[in-house]
Amino acid sequence: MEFQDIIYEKYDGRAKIIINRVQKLNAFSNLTLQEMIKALTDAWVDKNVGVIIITGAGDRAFSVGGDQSIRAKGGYESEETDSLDFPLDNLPLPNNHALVLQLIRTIPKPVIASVNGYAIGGGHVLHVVCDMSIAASTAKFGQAGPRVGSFDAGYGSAYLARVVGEKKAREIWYLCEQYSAEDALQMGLVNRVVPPDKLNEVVEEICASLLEKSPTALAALKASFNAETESIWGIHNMAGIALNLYYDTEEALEGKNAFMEKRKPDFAKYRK
Ligand SMILES: CC(C)(COP(=O)(O)OP(=O)(O)OC[C@H]1O[C@@H](n2cnc3c(N)ncnc32)[C@H](O)[C@@H]1OP(=O)(O)O)[C@@H](O)C(=O)NCCC(=O)NCCSC(=O)c1cc(O)c2ccccc2c1O
Repeated sequence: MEFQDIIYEKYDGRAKIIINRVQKLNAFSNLTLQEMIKALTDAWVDKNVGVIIITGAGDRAFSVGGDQSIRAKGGYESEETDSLDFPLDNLPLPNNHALVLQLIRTIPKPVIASVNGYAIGGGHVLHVVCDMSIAASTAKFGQAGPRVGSFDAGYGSAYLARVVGEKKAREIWYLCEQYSAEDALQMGLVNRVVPPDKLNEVVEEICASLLEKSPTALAALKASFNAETESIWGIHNMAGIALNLYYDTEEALEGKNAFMEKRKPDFAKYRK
């Protein structure tokens, strides 16, 4: 399979998706997400694959979310994706992001986030919905939405609250601060923190352990863990509609423009 924005590898029972936009700290575009959907679907149906790893290229970032440089009034611009032969190429970015999240949750195989640097915004949500997150000690975690004129009022907030608790989830979203890997471990946001040069090795060991286990037992457990939070998919879809409408507003644009112009946003006039 040929991809432009991701590297997709399969070896020894593993499928590995590497988000490969190093120059943008692995921020994703529509194409990146569509390629991830294609790779995740392939990993789902391939009987040789028992575990999936998601990581970022380079040593600075896992992913920093939506690519702000291609965001305009009305949402994210699409690239030409004909070469991908993809039936969903007209979907807006929040819909593609939602499909990636729901695929990660639905695939009846463990999905491991190997967090090698910044996991920010929609990139943070990607690791939150993975079955396990293993972090380099240099990784940084956080949401950015209210700072840059965006929000994930579905899995990114409601499911995050299940993981770290209501108060912490609200703090993470409202204040848009960054958290260290040790902070993340303490709040139950990641499973393990390891030195950066050991990240790959530890993730490989965890994959080896998972591959020794009964795949049907793992699949049933994953479905069971998902069951209680499955209703969040409904609110996630509603939130996607709200986000697409919000991206059409001057308020949302002020957040994006301020980030790109490296200045503080001025949201004062939008208070209600
Ligand atoms: C990630 C940072 C905290 C890093 O800060 P640092 O100071 O280390 O580095 P710089 O700020 O100088 O960044 C280096 C370089 O990278 C560019 N860059 C960083 N982030 C992005 C980005 N998201 N898109 C494009 N480019 C990015 C930056 O401009 C610099 O370029 P230079 O050319 O100047 O060198 C910090 O960069 C940061 O806070 N980044 C913003 C993160 C962000 O806003 N992410 C998007 C949030 S919204 C989102 O992800 C999102 C997507 C969805 O699809 C959703 C779907 C449904 C619901 C919600 C969604 C959602 O919220």
